[in-house]
Amino acid sequence: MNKYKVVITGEILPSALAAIEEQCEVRKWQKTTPPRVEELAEWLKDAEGLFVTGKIAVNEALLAAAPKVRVIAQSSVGYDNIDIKACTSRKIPVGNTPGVLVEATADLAFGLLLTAARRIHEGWDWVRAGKWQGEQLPLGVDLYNKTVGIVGMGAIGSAVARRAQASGMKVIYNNRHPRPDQEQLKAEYRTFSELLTAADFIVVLTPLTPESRGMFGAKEFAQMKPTAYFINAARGGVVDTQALYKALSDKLIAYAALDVTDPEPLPADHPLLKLPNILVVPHIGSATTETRNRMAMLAAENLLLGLAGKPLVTCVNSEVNYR
Ligand SMILES: NC(=O)C1=CN([C@@H]2O[C@H](COP(=O)(O)OP(=O)(O)OC[C@H]3O[C@@H](n4cnc5c(N)ncnc54)[C@H](OP(=O)(O)O)[C@@H]3O)[C@@H](O)[C@H]2O)C=CC1
Ligand SMILES: O=CC(=O)O
Repeated sequence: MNKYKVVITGEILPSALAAIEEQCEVRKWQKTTPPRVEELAEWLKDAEGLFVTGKIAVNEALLAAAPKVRVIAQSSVGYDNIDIKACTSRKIPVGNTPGVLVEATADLAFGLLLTAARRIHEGWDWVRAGKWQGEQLPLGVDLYNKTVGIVGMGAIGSAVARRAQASGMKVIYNNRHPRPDQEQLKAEYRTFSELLTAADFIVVLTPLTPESRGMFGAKEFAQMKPTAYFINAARGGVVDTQALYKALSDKLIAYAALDVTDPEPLPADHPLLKLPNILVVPHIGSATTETRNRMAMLAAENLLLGLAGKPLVTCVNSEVNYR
């Protein structure tokens, strides 16, 4: 049997790689830094399928170098790194991994909120520094009876809402449109501006789009309560990093907890990391063994279906999900 030619440009779990290798001849980028198009040009020339991660830009230049590609599979739900219009115009279906990472990412987003509010990470640093006896760790704040404002009340946002409600919090949210099931969610819709002024905790879970890019800037931080906690588990690009730095250093808001940053990764000497009122983790929203396995297997399934000319299980550009 002739094997499909596939290029893999990022990390992939062994289980998914094995499933792909049964049917495909695989060329895998081994370096930890993402490749440039020129570096891959020779491989892309013959590739029929592409398995990518969010770290690589799938743009006109890359697609032009890969004229035989007929499916792109990515092991993440967000696909802001991919020029979907360019893929659609070439009739290339793009697979992502919605659903399977919802609970893990919600755990991490709510975990950031709780850790920041209760200073858990600072307490651990304190203990390790031998300060337990002597100095007083700054007090945290309650979650109970506080209001959490979720910007991007989709699959993950709703899962965060459930966790917040279990902690006795009131939930308000903003989407571009109110949800028809908001009564069931026990969450009240607010305009973006109303949410910014009313929330004690703001959790961001929107996709990164031209509309949401930079939606949290100086004006938005100025509208928040000086006691507000800002949690971003969406994409770094929804926030103006300079404005966040200023809001935290000028104490316009109390605290930030970030799973995602712009730039990403943040250089170790970045000014944001020198602030006392911030917690940053390295984009680990979906990083559990079970979840990453489900994501990798779904992405592998999408890749193999696309290569066989069948519709993908989860496809971003459904208008070309046929053959
Ligand atoms: N940190 C991590 O590791 C992870 C991060 N993510 C990020 O989380 C995002 C959300 O994932 P998921 O919940 O599965 O996606 P969903 O599509 O289920 O939810 C996204 C929500 O955002 C809302 N939304 C879209 N644009 C805007 C906007 N401009 N302003 C306000 N709300 C908006 C949508 O509602 P409406 O259309 O009505 O506006 C929708 O309810 C992903 O796109 C990804 O970027 C996801 C997984 C892991
Ligand atoms: O950031 C992760 C994703 O799945 O999107």
